[in-house]
Amino acid sequence: MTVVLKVENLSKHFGGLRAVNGVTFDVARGELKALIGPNGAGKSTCFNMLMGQLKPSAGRVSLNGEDITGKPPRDIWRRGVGRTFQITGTYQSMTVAENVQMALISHHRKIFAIRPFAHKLYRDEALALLEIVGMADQADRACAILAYGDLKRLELAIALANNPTLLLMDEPTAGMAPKERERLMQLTADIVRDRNISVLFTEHDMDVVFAHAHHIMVLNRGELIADGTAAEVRNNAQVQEVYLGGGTLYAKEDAHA
Ligand SMILES: Nc1ncnc2c1ncn2[C@@H]1O[C@H](COP(=O)(O)OP(=O)(O)OP(=O)(O)O)[C@@H](O)[C@H]1O
Repeated sequence: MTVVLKVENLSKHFGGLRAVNGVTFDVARGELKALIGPNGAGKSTCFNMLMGQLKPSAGRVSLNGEDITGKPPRDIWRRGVGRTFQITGTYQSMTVAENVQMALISHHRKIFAIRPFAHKLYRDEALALLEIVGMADQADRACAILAYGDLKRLELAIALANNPTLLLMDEPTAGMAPKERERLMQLTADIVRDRNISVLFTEHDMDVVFAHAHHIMVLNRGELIADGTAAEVRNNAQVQEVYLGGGTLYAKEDAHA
């Protein structure tokens, strides 16, 4: 197992509040790992530290063996960490392909070069990425008229334009209908497998988590209380207590038990 992301004793305190408290975990190459927990558990704070938006109070984050703790977001992004957000950040006035081309231009550091010709740059590469997410047939549509599920798939293509080794996805299926959720997560799982990248995602929909995550971590009040397979997490007494006051976390069979 090759460790891509190593998190050691990571903490973030806001005054007296321990939003994230001594969290330690790994993400391996080719792993699709979920970070779950009740509202306010510390998931976004954790993500924000991994991506450089927040400086940790203590602890260390390493990417492929290199210490990236407290580095600015751009440096972390340059090292191959991508992120998708709960709210999509596409340019509405551009077409689907142009949005991906802009991301490719930025990845190849040509952002200030020959701007008038930008619409021609990396068009084929953009179409190849859109093919992966099933959006090639919508390449020339304006983003403003896309359905929400299509926007999320476009966002995935934009994140892939940076050729990430690790992708952080913050509630990727929020606001989607169940069928669309399943489609997006299956697509994500296929990308993880085909490109051998790692994905760490937060998610409130337990169907999505238990059906697709290889491993699941549970945060509660800033502390990691479980890190294991779906079966291990489901049978963890502390997790059951947190989620359902002692009931069963998830009854259906899952894909990775
Ligand atoms: N900038 C901040 N200043 C003070 N407190 C904060 C700040 N950001 C987050 N918190 C607090 O830290 C705790 C963890 O919040 P966080 O947003 O990380 O949780 P979460 O697990 O992502 O929740 P949700 O599932 O609702 O998005 C909460 O009590 C929150 O109020």
